[in-house]
Amino acid sequence: MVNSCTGKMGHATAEAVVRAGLQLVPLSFTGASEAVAVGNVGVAGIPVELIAPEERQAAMERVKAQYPGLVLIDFTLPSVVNDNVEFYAHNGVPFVVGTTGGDREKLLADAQSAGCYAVIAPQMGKQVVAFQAAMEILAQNFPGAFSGYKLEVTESHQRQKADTSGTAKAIVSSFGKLGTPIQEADIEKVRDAPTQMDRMGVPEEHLGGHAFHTYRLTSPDGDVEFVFQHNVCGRTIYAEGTVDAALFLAKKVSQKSEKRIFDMIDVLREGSMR
Ligand SMILES: NC(=O)C1=CN([C@@H]2O[C@H](COP(=O)(O)OP(=O)(O)OC[C@H]3O[C@@H](n4cnc5c(N)ncnc54)[C@H](OP(=O)(O)O)[C@@H]3O)[C@@H](O)[C@H]2O)C=CC1
Ligand SMILES: O=C(O)C1=N[C@H](C(=O)O)C[C@H](O)C1
Repeated sequence: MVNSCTGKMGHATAEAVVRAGLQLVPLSFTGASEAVAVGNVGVAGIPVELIAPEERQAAMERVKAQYPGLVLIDFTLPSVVNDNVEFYAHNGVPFVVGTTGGDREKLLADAQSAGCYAVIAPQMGKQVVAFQAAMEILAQNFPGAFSGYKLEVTESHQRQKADTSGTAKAIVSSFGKLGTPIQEADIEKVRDAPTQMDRMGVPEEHLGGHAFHTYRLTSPDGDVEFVFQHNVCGRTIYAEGTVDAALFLAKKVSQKSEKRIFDMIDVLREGSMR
């Protein structure tokens, strides 16, 4: 079940669920505005009923009864992700959260204290997850290797993205261990089209859906520079990775795994990404 199929990521993920030959639950929680305005949304020809927040408990009971192998997927908004996770946890359902932002500590604590199975990660794209893992391995093995260097981070996303990239925040945390700590506020957020096209090289057709990240490390004397970059156009890479996460989680539930909370590095490590 994908919440919310009205959003850009939710819709792309629901399509990937269908492409993978899985059963898409034809219901989707959404924000009040969409549910009032539209009764359903089409996903690969399947009409998916939109459920407003005040209807979601009744709908959840229906879904739990009808779909025993249920895995929920959340791509909503930073402003509602904590409330959604509390709700999933309260209902004891396994869930994948790709939504960024919100209070991450609380989100994790709520999932943990309810004993839920969950995959929670700001980045679902296999190769970007591998890069994220590589930076963390570097940090664990060579702490302080870049001490004294200056770190500059720039991320560009579609204009509507309100929060700072969750991926950039995760990778900045590894850079901190490598000796170049910076704050979230130091991450440059680019959201305007001229800068995105002229400076970042975002193709015009992807202004509405892209994620370009650059991490630049410069030595104190300016003689040495490292630049790491991952530039993604569109949403397929995340949608496919999310399906991998849902399948991984279903397996963990059926195995009655003792470990219940996972991130995408766990999914990648187990060889569960196609
Ligand atoms: N982990 C990853 O790999 C990736 C994560 N993301 C993250 O996913 C999130 C969504 O991004 P995107 O799809 O671009 O955003 P959109 O704005 O396109 O979609 C957000 C959706 O959430 C819906 N919504 C709002 N309130 C609720 C609610 N209470 N319950 C259920 N649904 C609700 C909105 O519906 P309405 O219009 O009615 O308000 C809207 O359809 C962001 O946090 C983004 O950073 C994005 C890409 C990859
Ligand atoms: O909102 C997006 O689009 C994305 N959000 C995630 C993030 O904040 O890191 C992943 C990717 O950057 C796309």
